[in-house]
Amino acid sequence: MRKPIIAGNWKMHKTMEEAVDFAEKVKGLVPSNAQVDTVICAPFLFLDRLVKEVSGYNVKIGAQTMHYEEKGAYTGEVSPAALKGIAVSYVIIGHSERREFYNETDESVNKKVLSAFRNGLLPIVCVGESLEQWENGETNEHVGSQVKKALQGLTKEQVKDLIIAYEPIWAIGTGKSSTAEDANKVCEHIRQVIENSFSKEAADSVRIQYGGSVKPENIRTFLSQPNIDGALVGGASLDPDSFLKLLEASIND
Ligand SMILES: O=C(CO)COP(=O)(O)O
Repeated sequence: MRKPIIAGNWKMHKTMEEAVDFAEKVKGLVPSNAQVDTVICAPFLFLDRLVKEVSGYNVKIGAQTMHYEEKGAYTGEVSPAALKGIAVSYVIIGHSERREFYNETDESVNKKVLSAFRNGLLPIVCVGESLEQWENGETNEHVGSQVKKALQGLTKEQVKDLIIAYEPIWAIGTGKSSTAEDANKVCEHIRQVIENSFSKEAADSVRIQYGGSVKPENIRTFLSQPNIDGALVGGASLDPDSFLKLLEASIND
């Protein structure tokens, strides 16, 4: 049985004050760690403060990207060592917005995934197809290729631990989510790709989230699917009440 994992991706939202206010409101009300893994992926600036704020509660903090080198002359970047140094637990890698606006490629995604493990961070690896690919029936081929390339060079044990987020690009921030059945089929395909590339055990253990217009009202339909183990949530993770509702729904599955 895979434990559900609900992660909020705040993207470029909130000020420090708003971030701390959110953490204060939410931390004491999240379900137990035996029931669900809870993650908040916030802008870099808030991470140190948030880690301290939620210490001792069932909330882990994640970054939204990172560089793959441990250090170096990369102006404006943040290293995995710096994230680990402030006790960040997770890092989103290869979000479609990073791929679209910041030239993230399958190659850089792979370097970052390997680097996350070298540095003791758990990657949430994002994959997903465009509307055009979806309409042309190319989803499985595209997503399968992204998964294979992202995970190249990992051990079976590492694959068991990581998180994959399947986010159809056309469903992100549009209010138009994939149907749970369609999303489940793609997640099943992802598991098959992992079984072929690694092992059946890795495919059975890896947790796959769905992302794209997930809301408290629809999250149960996704989580009730056999191959979907959680959600990566943008807009609906910003409000404390809404985030708590997502968590509650995940344990009532
Ligand atoms: O991109 C997403 C999470 O990473 C999804 O965003 P929305 O939940 O706002 O559609």
